[in-house]
Amino acid sequence: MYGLIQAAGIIDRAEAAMLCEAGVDWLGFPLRLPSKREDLTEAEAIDVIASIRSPHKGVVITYLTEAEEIRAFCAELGVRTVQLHGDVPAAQLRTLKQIDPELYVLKSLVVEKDNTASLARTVEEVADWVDMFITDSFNPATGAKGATGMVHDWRVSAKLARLSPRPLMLAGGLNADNVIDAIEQVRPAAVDAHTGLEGPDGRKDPEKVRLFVERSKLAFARLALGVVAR
Ligand SMILES: O=C(O)c1ccccc1N[C@@H]1O[C@H](COP(=O)(O)O)[C@@H](O)[C@H]1O
Repeated sequence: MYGLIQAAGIIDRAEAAMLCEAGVDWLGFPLRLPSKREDLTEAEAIDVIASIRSPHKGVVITYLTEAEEIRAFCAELGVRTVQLHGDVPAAQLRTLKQIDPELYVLKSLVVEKDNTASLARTVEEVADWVDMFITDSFNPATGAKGATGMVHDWRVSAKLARLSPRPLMLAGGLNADNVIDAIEQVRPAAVDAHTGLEGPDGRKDPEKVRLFVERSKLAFARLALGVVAR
C-alpha cells in the first residue's frame, strides 16, 4: 500500500482513462455530499467506475454515516473502497466492518486549528475498524472539509502518520509544486489531490497530473531508500 496516488473528482470515462494511463492508482468519486455539488450523477459514476481496470480502482468519497447505507451504496456503485468524510460514529465503523469485512475503509481526519489531540483520540478509538486514515484541510471561511485546495499544518499530519497503526493518506491542497515537500515532511503512505490537478475549465490537466505522479513517485522512492533525513 506504500506510495499510493489518488485523484478525486473524476468527471467522465475519458478523464478516468487519462488518470490511469498517467499512473494514478485510485480514482475518487465524491457523492452524497452535504453541498450536493457532485461532479457527476450516481448513474454516470456507476458507468465510469465500471470502466476502471484493476489494479486501478474507484473509491466512493461520501458523507454517509450509517453502516448499512454505506454498504448498500458501495454495492450499488460497484466499489470495494470507501472514503468516509463525515462524522461517522465509532459504533457505525465497527458495524460496517462486521457486515462487510472486505470493504476497504478510509476515514477522514480533518485538520483544524487546535484539534490535534482530538484527531489523535479518533485514531486510537476507531483504528480497529479502519484500513487507512486520510488527513484533509478545513476552510473556516466556507466550512468545507474537502476539495478546499488549501494545505493544512503538515506537522499535524506528520504526527498522526507516526502514531497511527494504519497507513495515512495525505490530502488538502496538494499539487505538483508542493507534493515532494509534503511527502518528505509528513511521510504518508499515500497522497491524494483534487483541485490542484485541474485546469481553469475544472477538468484534470494532463500535464499537472503527469508532474504530480512523477514527483510523488520520486519522493516516495527517496523516502523508501532512506535518502531523506528525518
Ligand atoms: O473531492 C471532493 O469534491 C470532496 C468533497 C467533499 C469532501 C471531500 C472531497 N474530496 C477530498 O478532498 C481532497 C482534497 O481536495 P483538494 O486537493 O484540496 O482540492 C480530495 O482529494 C478528496 O479526497
